[in-house]
Amino acid sequence: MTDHVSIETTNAYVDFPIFDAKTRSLKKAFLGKAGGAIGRNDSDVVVVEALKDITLSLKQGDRVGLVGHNGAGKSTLLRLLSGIYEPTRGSARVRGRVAPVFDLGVGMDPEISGYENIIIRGMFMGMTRKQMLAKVDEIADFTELGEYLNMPLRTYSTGMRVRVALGVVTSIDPEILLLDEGIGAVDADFMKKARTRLQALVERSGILVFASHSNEFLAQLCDRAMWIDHGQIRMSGGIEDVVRAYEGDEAGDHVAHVIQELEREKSAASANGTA
Ligand SMILES: Nc1ncnc2c1ncn2[C@@H]1O[C@H](COP(=O)(O)OP(=O)(O)OP(=O)(O)O)[C@@H](O)[C@H]1O
Repeated sequence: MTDHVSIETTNAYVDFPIFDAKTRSLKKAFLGKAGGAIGRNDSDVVVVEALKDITLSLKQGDRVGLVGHNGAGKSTLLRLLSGIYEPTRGSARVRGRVAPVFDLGVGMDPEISGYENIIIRGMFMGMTRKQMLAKVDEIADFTELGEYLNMPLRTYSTGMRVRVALGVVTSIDPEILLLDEGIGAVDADFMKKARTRLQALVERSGILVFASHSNEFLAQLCDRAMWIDHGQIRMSGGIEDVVRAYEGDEAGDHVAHVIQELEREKSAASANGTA
């Protein structure tokens, strides 16, 4: 069971020390629109304050979308929640098997075949070789890459690689799914198919945290949102409210419309007995 799954952070900070920064131009800390604040730590080293004072608590069933400007700290937060980054100060405690889905290319080897990469990538995400062997045919079907799967990965286009990675990612059973949207490289037809699979993956997982610039995608996969601004949680709440505050009424109305449509589809599906 997944009842033990949880994420807690308390006053967590993540700083990146930049030892080769041009210090003369950095006398004063500044806050542009994009990016975390630049300051200095106790040893007078220039640091990017990517996350500041993050306190959050997530439990089984939570589906949280992260919104915010470029460099606001969304990816850093996902890495903190996955245990890839330790907090510089404060604490982060994660209970459950984490599947980080950030860089779809990580864990792939260009010199081995698509088939072999499917196995390796799955093992990288915490599956056993045996579990992956049982899934490989179904994943191969999903990618629609046919004979190419016997060829080394270096012969694939970017979109073809993304197909392999998405096939693997959507076949696993994670307790905590941390998803960074970086999956724009596939064609529209394939994306439609991938979204359906991603939705099923999200339904199987215990906790989802999803960073995305697509409000439609957020509304589809999440039921609440956090606005990350200059490394801090500026607002947390329903997706419509958070998007409205972050992007304005037009975007808020659009999200409301998308949610309504999704609910209509869901109730139509259950009336037909297909849900
Ligand atoms: N490895 C690193 N070294 C130094 N600074 C970093 C590093 N990674 C991120 N940062 C800085 O931390 C801040 C937060 O970056 P992050 O990638 O988390 O933002 P983001 O919200 O995911 O942005 P985007 O929407 O553009 O992907 C930025 O100011 C960025 O410059």
